[in-house]
Amino acid sequence: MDLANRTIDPEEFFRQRQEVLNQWTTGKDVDFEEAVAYHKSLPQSKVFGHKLAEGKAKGITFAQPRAGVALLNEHLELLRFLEEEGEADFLPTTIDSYTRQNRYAEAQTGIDESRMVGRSMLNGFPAVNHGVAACRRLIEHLKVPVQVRHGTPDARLLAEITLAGGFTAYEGGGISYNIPYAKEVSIENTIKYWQYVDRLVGMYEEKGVSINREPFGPLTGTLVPPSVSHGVAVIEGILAVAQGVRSLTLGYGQCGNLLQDVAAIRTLPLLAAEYLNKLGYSDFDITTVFHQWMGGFPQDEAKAYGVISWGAAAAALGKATKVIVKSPHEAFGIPTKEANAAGLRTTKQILNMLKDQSLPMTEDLALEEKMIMEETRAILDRTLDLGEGDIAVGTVRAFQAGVIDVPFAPSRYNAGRILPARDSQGAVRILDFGNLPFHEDIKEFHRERIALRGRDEGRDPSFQMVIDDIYAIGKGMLVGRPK
Ligand SMILES: CCC[C@H]1O[C@@H](n2cnc3c(N)ncnc32)[C@H](O)[C@@H]1O
Repeated sequence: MDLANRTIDPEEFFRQRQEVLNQWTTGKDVDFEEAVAYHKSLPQSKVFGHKLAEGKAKGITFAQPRAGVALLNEHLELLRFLEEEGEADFLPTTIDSYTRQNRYAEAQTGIDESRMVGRSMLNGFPAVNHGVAACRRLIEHLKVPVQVRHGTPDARLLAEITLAGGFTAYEGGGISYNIPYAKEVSIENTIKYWQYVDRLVGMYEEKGVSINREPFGPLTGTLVPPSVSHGVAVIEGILAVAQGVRSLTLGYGQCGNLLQDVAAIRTLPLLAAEYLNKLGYSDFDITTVFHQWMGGFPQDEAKAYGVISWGAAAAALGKATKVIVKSPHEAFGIPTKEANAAGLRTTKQILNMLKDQSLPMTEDLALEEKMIMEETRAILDRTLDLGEGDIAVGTVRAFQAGVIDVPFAPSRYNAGRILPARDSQGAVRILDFGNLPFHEDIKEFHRERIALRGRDEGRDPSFQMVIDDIYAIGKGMLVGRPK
């Protein structure tokens, strides 16, 4: 395995770069030095990492939607609406599925069809096809910083074009945009693709240009135990900082039990700093992002606003730097701009009402934090052992061994042996541990709480609980109680 967690050799990087920039015609418009100068012409107010650092210092939780449509003018109109009517603190550009699969010819067809029929025929903005100048038009006509949000295993060309185009933040990672998004792409390959992306960001940073990087925290977004998503987030953070990334936002997808979610948001930056320092890194700034519930949503819009509000409340009480906002159309698909803006305003109302409040440290909260710290350390330590100290090699081997195992992931590189289920308070526990490297007393903690739920419900813990939990929120509950 010629994989290693070390800065990519410049010769290798530039060899790859020639290949990457030739993957689509718009690659020829990328000129790194010119792009650096363009970034330096942007006001600080448009620099994502700068605003995040300010928010972290003030203890503010910012709100950011997802949004993307096929054509440039309509996408700009959408983002301006979310900025004005939605009061978005940060803006996205959600990229379409063809681009995510490097299928630029089909993205082009989608653009042509959208022009013909007068509405978006793509589920996002095809930034590679639109190119550098089009990206810059977006950045120049928006007030707040803009981030590229997608789900791309090989995101090298998309990074080259959007970063040259003035975007100052880029989501994703070699694990988090593989395991939940691909079936057949090896983890070794996607870690290498994302080492390229992070090296490119490192090159911008070395020129004094801040580009924020945000691994995709929620993974499959369905009952992912905090220690599993934290393990992946910390690993991607280490891989990014190793290539020169400095502005790092680590994420977590809401599970639904308040104490567990607050504990998750509070422990994530601590674990990241602990392992980054342990591995000898010091030049980084960590912020956090909390994703409102990523699983099935109620169709009823009033209930959907309830789920959105609960996610906003957990983000505020956990003091996350940023919360990613859902809309009341979540159960149906891509929201209208009005619904997207409404989800934002609901979130902002909760954030404003809770910004001067905090959750007291209680025994239960401390226990949740302790469990997440111990479990995540167990995963990370075993991963480092498997890699004989190299976190990249260790990650590939950890997935092979099921030491890192993400529930409900499509990737054939994921063992898929663990089974999560909620306990009676709705916290996500583990029913089947697969090969997670947890010692007995951690396993006992999970078994006990699931057994208590079984007693409350008069049924033995089983896979049925998992199924009931997957549908619960869509049916207006949190815990999937039997009929
Ligand atoms: C992590 C991806 C799933 C979430 O991402 C939203 N999503 C996807 N594509 C778009 C888009 N083009 N505009 C607004 N939201 C979008 C989905 O609704 C879901 O919540």
